[in-house]
Amino acid sequence: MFRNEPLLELRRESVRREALDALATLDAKLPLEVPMLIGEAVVTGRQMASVDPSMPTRIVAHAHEATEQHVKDAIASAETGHRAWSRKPAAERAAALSRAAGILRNRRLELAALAVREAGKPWAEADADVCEAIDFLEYYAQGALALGAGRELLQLPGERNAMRYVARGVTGVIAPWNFPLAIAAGMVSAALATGNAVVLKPAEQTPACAKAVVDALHAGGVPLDALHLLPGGDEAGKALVADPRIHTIAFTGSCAVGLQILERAAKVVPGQRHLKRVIAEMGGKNAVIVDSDADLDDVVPALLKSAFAFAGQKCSAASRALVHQAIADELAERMAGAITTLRVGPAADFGTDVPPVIDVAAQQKIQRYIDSATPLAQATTRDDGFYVAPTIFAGLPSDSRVIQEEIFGPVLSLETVTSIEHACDLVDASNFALTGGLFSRSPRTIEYVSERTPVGNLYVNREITGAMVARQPFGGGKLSGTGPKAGGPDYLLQFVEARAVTENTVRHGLVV
Ligand SMILES: NC(=O)c1ccc[n+]([C@@H]2O[C@H](COP(=O)([O-])OP(=O)(O)OC[C@H]3O[C@@H](n4cnc5c(N)ncnc54)[C@H](O)[C@@H]3O)[C@@H](O)[C@H]2O)c1
Ligand SMILES: N[C@@H](CCC=O)C(=O)O
Repeated sequence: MFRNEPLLELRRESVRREALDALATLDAKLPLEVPMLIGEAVVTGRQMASVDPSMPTRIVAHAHEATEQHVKDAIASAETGHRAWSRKPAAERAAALSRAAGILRNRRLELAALAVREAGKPWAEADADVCEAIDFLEYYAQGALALGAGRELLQLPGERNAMRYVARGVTGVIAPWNFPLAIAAGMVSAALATGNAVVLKPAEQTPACAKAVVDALHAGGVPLDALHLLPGGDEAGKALVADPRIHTIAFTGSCAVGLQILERAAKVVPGQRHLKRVIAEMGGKNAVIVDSDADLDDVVPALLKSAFAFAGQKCSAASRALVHQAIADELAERMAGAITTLRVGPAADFGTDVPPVIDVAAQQKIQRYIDSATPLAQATTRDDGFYVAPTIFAGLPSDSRVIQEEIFGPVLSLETVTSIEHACDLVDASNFALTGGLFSRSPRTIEYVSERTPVGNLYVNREITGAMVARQPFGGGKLSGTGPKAGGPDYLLQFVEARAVTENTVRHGLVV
């Protein structure tokens, strides 16, 4: 039976010591070198550096950047690899994924340290990233076994019906930097579990984390020609999407890029004899509705965590609070006080509440949003990394860019609503439908909001981030994505073709 990987108890002194030892061991090896993996390690003259957002002078890795030709080479190798990998029994593929999960488990502090350095994730977030990567590997391994056995169909006398699921073909995986281990591991392992060969293009900010995942899968028994790694940016991403030999594209990232991919992948080019399937998990603009009867002692910490943990760099993060007018002033006052207690600091410090954002481009973009209006309150920030001051706005017009666009930083807007219906109308008006929250003690309100809100993941009386594999299948609708629900029972269906085989079992008038 599937169980989530338990998180580390980071309050214990001994665990902290081990974590810092792992970080020191990693630091002694920096900068790492990340080659392309196309059946073998391939290096080029073109390199990209990933840096520590908490100390940008620290280079974490030099990655060898893929050109269009490398993308072509990797897909050619994957086509060969696909033939053998797709024919392996589901149990053999599942065993390889499970062994890879074991490798990640054995290396979990080392991997968490890498996410601390390369993605600027505080320890608890980095550890959760490793655990989620392990969960995806184990969960999809088990799911692929079940899928390999087919599904129940109606059987009538004289007819035998079977439903089989077969791998689609080479899968291009394009991953973001914010869950550099888990999301890459999730998309890659789902494709592999169902028999597809994979070409992974990780985010340019976190190639070393991606390589750690790929190394574990290779060491677990995934053949080199069934899984390829192509560090690179949008040039490699575009080439991967456009190639006629790609059957499935699993993308997680921004809405703007996801829409481009959906459009490009829809074009059938000469020589292409299949339709590409795009799995796109994109951004959010997530609102927490706070009813007049909500317990503000619960609301304040949950909002702080949902909006400011990992500097708001989660697609699930809260960026709007829609607060009933009866308690709007009181909540604004409490949030304005609470935000000043947040400690902005380096990801590796155990006391850090809000780390830096990923890079200078993100820092500048978020700052432009902050500068566009007058904050209600801000936390103190610092300037020795890519830091942004956690910021709360209140009373902005609901059509303002701060309210409508995904900022992907530590920014929360409080909006006053006259009723729960009004709050739901505002949620409906958003282009996004990823996560949402509700604080209420009224069963009728909980039922009403659950029924009315279009989001993919609604959380009641708790924080709105941290979906767990197998417990909160994750992903949304509208412009937040195609809704495959990562970590849920239906996700693997995206990576297979379904075939129904019907046999007539009547011979000479007799049922055989
Ligand atoms: N819905 C989800 O599950 C989920 C999870 C994590 C992140 N996100 C979203 O991801 C975004 C943050 O991640 P990001 O900054 O890495 O996103 P991004 O869209 O900038 O990049 C994602 C990936 O796409 C690649 N890419 C960029 N341009 C491309 C193109 N034209 N063609 C093909 N590939 C291209 C990038 O190199 C990267 O690997 C946020 O919008 C966040 O909400 C969504
Ligand atoms: N699955 C993660 C969010 C992934 C996007 O960034 C969560 O539920 O917090």
